[in-house]
Amino acid sequence: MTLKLGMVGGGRGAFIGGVHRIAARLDGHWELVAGAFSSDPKRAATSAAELGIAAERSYGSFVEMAKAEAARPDCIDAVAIVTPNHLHVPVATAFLRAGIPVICDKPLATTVKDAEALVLLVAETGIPFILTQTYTGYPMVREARALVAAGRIGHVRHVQVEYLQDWLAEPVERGGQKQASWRADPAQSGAGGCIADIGTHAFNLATFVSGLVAHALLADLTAFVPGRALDDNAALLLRFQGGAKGMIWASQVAPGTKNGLRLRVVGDAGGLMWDQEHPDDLEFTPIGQPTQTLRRGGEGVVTASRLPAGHPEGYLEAFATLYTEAAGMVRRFRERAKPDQATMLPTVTDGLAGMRFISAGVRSHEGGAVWINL
Ligand SMILES: NC(=O)C1=CN([C@@H]2O[C@H](COP(=O)(O)OP(=O)(O)OC[C@H]3O[C@@H](n4cnc5c(N)ncnc54)[C@H](OP(=O)(O)O)[C@@H]3O)[C@@H](O)[C@H]2O)C=CC1
Ligand SMILES: O=C1CO[C@H](CO)[C@@H](O)[C@@H]1O
Repeated sequence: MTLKLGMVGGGRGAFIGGVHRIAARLDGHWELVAGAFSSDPKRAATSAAELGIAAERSYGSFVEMAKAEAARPDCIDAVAIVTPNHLHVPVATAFLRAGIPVICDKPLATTVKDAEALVLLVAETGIPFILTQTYTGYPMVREARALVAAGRIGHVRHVQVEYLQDWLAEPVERGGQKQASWRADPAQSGAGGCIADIGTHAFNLATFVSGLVAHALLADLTAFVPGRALDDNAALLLRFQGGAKGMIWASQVAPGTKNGLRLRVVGDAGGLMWDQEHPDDLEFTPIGQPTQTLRRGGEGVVTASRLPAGHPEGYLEAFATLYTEAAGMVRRFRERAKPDQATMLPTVTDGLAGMRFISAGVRSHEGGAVWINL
């Protein structure tokens, strides 16, 4: 049975809402049937009509939508939240209180306090909550995680993540660019700019692949574009439990880069390198041996994927994997079955870890780039 999806945000002119819709459809588990697609009820209705949503399930606000959907016999099975950051917690809270599972984009919140309250609410209600940390859905990211867990690179010594973009290299927010406008506004973005927008992906990837827990960080944040209220470049050092070290460089002012997310994990027996713009390949170098390029779907690779090797997969498929696994989680919830303990889906607690990362980064920077315990 297809599950019914609702969406908050993601209307006309939005970036990621459309990606969520494609990803949700890809494996046939979800059908979009309801939405509150804009802060403006008129724009919301126009977007709903364009998306083929029945007029009675096009809502002028998320509050109205949560209430009305919960009262329907054919209530949505989950809501996808694809609004600016400051709305994630209020929207998630409204739907969780209405008994509806949540698929929320990152970062989880704008403050640690709000994120903690949401973690409590998810625990109290027992309702599924999935955080779309997209990069955890890539097969070769999961392969890297499996190799580290199997000890193939030995004891991890260092984790390095570079996440570089150039779209904020100029003050485009002042020209009203939709995506930049709210990202440069602390009231909508939170206390972090680049560290929140893409730094949280880098941090999530570092911990997801290495399996390590970070216990302290030191951050040097910069707003290179004059007059910008939030950082657009973040340099961080990390210390992990067990002695491993880490570094993150996240920047949105790096000309020549688009979505340049690159990960290196080195251990005392070998190293790994993965690059988001070439996602089908994972470089694996056991010490003293030539580098092997492991290919998605290819020889020796254990992580499942959709297509045979050489038939490229990418961002949409990674996103779709999260939606497909979310469908499994929601179905088990509906059938009152035990949750799948082996799931790799990022949850509300990963979201809280991301918020603690942002908050510690901002405090470290404000204190003069000092070490802060996480
Ligand atoms: N996982 C990933 O890889 C990615 C995650 N993201 C995250 O997704 C979120 C959205 O980012 P992005 O798509 O770039 O942002 P956009 O600005 O492109 O889209 C935001 C959408 O939210 C709508 N919106 C704003 N307020 C409300 C409201 N009160 N009720 C309903 N809808 C509302 C906007 O409509 P209107 O303006 O008409 O009000 C717009 O449609 C962010 O949290 C971002 O961090 C983004 C990109 C990739
Ligand atoms: O993964 C991502 C790609 O870039 C976007 C814009 O900076 C981010 O918001 C997003 O999370």
